[in-house]
Amino acid sequence: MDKKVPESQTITSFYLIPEDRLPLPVYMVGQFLTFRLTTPGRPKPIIRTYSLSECPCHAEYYRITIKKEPSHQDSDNVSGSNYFHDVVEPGTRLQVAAPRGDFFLDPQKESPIVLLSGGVGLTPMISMLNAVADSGKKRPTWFIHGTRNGVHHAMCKHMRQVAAGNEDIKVHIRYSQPRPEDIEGREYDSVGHVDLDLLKALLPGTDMEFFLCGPPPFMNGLLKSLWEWGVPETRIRFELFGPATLLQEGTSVRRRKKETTFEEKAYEVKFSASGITAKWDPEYENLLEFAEDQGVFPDFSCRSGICHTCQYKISRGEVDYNFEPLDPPYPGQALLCCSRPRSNLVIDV
Ligand SMILES: NC(=O)C1=CN([C@@H]2O[C@H](COP(=O)(O)OP(=O)(O)OC[C@H]3O[C@@H](n4cnc5c(N)ncnc54)[C@H](OP(=O)(O)O)[C@@H]3O)[C@@H](O)[C@H]2O)C=CC1
Repeated sequence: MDKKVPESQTITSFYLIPEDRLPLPVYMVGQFLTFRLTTPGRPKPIIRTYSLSECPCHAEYYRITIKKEPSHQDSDNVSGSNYFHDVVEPGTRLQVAAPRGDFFLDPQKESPIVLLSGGVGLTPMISMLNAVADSGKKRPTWFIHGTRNGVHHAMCKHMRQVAAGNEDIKVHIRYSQPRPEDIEGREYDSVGHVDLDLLKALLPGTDMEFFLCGPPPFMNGLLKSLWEWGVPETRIRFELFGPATLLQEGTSVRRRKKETTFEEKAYEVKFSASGITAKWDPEYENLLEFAEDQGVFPDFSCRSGICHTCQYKISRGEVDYNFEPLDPPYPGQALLCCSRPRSNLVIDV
């Protein structure tokens, strides 16, 4: 780690440079890094993912931006954030895998986009905002950010500067609980939650691509609103990072495969512990999404082949992987979030 830069009272950016000084792998804006953290007092390393918060125009470093969470000794969910804030200092060596993730945008396109972020969910959105600004394209862009107040608001000046320097980029900041010292028109533009009424007031219509990242209530509220407003699922992209809280019914935007790349049969998939058997439908992206639609709810977290939360025993049959998991599963087990059947299957879930 090269340097630490506070972005608000609760959020800090960490700049990472490669120890060997060789060029860093390039990334798509919106992708994340995966860290293997060895924390004091824990026998096993913990795996954490953080979105890259800068655009790839700065090829010499990676930047991630993390909120310091309240300390709960018994919760794995917060130890990664506390580790970065309390233990990581300039010079600390970190183990990190190359950028990955399928939440990204192409900054070379010119079609209109809306970047919606809540709280620390701003990290991939800032990366996207910077890339659009850096591209020199005249791309209609709305960056709409909801946060509590000036205590939590990271990169306020930066957001304003980007908007001031590009007439095609509009920035709107909404505070849910402004303090007396937060000035409307300077730190924030309106009060409340980012909601459908705000989107209708700011946007010329729905004919644009929407990118979302925020805490679960923010995501649930806005995914439902966009759906009610008639935005097609194909134009909504969202990132769910951290230990996933299941999105509410009716807000889940499934990423279906349009075409299969290899011949797949209607294999029979038996979820043995649930007593449910169903014919595999090759339209599904992976076994996790298929299971959920059959009423089987395996544990999951990252949904990206990283955390191994959705690793289950395969009693019979074989799977293929859509992409290589970060670490292979144990023999006889499979990661449901990134695999598909290669034969009839019996899964112990
Ligand atoms: N995509 C993901 O999976 C993400 C997960 N997270 C997780 O969520 C946790 C909280 O993130 P944090 O940055 O602290 O967020 P905050 O709790 O500070 O919330 C951010 C903003 O969203 C507002 N908000 C709350 N409910 C809604 C809603 N229904 N619709 C619109 N806006 C709403 C909050 O308002 P109010 O003041 O009323 O609470 C606040 O202004 C993090 O600890 C992180 O683990 C965070 C970002 C992304």
